[in-house]
Amino acid sequence: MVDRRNKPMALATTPGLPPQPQVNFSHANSRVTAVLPTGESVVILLYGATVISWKNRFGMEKLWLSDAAKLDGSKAVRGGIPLVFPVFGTAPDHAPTSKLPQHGFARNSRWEFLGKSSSESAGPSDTSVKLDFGLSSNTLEDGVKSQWPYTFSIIYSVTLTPESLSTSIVITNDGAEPIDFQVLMHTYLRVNDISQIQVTGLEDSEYVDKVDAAKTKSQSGAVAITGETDRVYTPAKGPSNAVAVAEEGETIFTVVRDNLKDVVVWNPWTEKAAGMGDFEPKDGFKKMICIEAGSVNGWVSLDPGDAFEGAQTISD
Ligand SMILES: O=P(O)(O)OC[C@H]1O[C@@H](O)[C@H](O)[C@@H](O)[C@@H]1O
Repeated sequence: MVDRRNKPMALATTPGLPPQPQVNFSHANSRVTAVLPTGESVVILLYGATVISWKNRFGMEKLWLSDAAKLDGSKAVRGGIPLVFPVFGTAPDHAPTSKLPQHGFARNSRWEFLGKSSSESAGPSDTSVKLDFGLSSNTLEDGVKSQWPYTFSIIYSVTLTPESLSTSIVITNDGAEPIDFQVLMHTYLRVNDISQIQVTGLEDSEYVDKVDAAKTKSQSGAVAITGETDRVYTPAKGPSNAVAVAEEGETIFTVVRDNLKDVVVWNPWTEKAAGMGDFEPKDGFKKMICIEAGSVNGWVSLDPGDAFEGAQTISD
């Protein structure tokens, strides 16, 4: 059954009582946590600036996080929203990124927390919070700098509203030579039963099928997951700019992209999940689907002084 308790309601206010509390916020133990007055919450690890939890006001988790995910900075987090930058997968033939590990270094680097800002337009019932994180060539570990010696700065913002979670990135080339990169928000969405999932919004796209010799194929109709799935929809196109995930016919997530042309759809299924030491429980693939917004086919080339901006907004 789809849990239908996921739609926001107006915050109850009682005349005569003190004003509703503001955003409840903590920055400790290498993580940042924010809870809205309406009850929605988000948790971000400084390691990778990885969003590891997004809950609705009833405490229902919206993201999938492996029970064996490493949250101590020893390995990229298996679940939540790891950030892929500056390479998607590996690119042995692309000299500037050829030395980097799978999915680059952003998800393995410690980010700086830059601060928070909250806003409300119609009172506490629509308070939102934006949390900003920074990574730059100045703060990168030396080992990484030697693998990717560019001068850059990134601001990554996580915005929680009662209705949505947005992640947005601004990448600036602060150096004197062009920078080529790929970027991806590797979002693990939590579902109840993968066999009941349909993904729409990709109907007009071609995709690279990574589990079938990287053949280019055309999508027809909705995407259903019936086995290992690893597809790069590029450019991702559909009737609207939204990718919708429906379970038993009811939309449970909508992902809207801004300046992120590609969408990766990934589910490891039985064997791949069995082979990942940090994927638990092993049948957890039935409870997740990755819908990853990014720019990963080809390279974004950023001239000195230029900045790239991209974002996704996930609504439930
Ligand atoms: O195991 P990792 O490095 O987190 O990658 C997980 C998956 O990430 C997806 O984005 C890729 O398309 C897959 O090919 C890959 O297996």
